[in-house]
Amino acid sequence: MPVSKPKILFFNPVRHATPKLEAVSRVAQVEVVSSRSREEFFHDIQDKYQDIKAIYRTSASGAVVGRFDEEFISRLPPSLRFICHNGAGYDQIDVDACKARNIAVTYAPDPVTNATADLTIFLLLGALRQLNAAIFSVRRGCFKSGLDFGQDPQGKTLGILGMGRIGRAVVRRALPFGLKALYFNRTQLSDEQAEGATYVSLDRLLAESDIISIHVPLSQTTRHLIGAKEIATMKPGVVIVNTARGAIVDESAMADALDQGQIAAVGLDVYEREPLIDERLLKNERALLIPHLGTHTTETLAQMEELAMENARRGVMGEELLTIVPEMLPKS
Ligand SMILES: O=CC(=O)O
Repeated sequence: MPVSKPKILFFNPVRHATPKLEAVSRVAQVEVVSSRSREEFFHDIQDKYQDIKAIYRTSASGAVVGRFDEEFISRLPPSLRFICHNGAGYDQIDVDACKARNIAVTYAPDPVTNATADLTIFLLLGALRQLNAAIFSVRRGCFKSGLDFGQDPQGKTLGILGMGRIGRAVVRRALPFGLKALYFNRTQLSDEQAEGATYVSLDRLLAESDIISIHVPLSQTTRHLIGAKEIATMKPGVVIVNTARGAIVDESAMADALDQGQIAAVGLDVYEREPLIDERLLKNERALLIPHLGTHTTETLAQMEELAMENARRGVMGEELLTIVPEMLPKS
């Protein structure tokens, strides 16, 4: 009897790395989730998906089934051994619940770095130059009449909150614009890794930065790391850029401070309750807002898809996983 191929369940279709999908399909049985709700998925998992070995998911998977929380993980079949996330931020997955069920979780950190850092610089310069108001003005037929003046980056202090791959890539891009960089991170980095940025306490970073750019992952510890109290300690006229996760900042407190002028401008790619955005941010022309586009390029998405699929392929073939999430790595 022919041995059946191991099953990989795709929560989202692969749109870019199709040659890789074809290669994976040769060694695994590949199926895309058709359930349209969490309840329907819980039903389908007992029936048509009952023997899946790996899940491939993206940040869009939550739109149908919600978070991969403890309840969700507990409903997955015993055959399930791998959850392969296509993205750097895996806050939608309860890693502890996966650990308890002996399910390995992988993520895709490296492919997202350049695209996210590029977009951070776009938002940083755009917010400094008040480009949102300018874009609206030109379309309203007012050209530049009545527009506020922007600010130059030269000589300003950029505070990087979180110096992982993306934070460091932002520093590399920011220094040629004449910005001075400070950073706060759980641990101080070597000079080489710090890329020319100076390590400071969180309090100092908040008090001394003209621009604050957020690059920490979302976790219990970082949720609302920046709230009204922290904003009050920032320089009046500070600019905030966020391409990490919306919930790291208390969005309502940020909207208040923007309306009151304590914050001069924000450049945001991420929001606390995506796709919802605080009304006050939507109305404020000093808010340069884009819809979670950090990695939204053909090349980057293809690389993310490839890495997530390669992890799934390796998992089901019994090979070593490439990028297991740090919490699951053996402690050194
Ligand atoms: O938001 C994008 C990612 O986490 O990769």
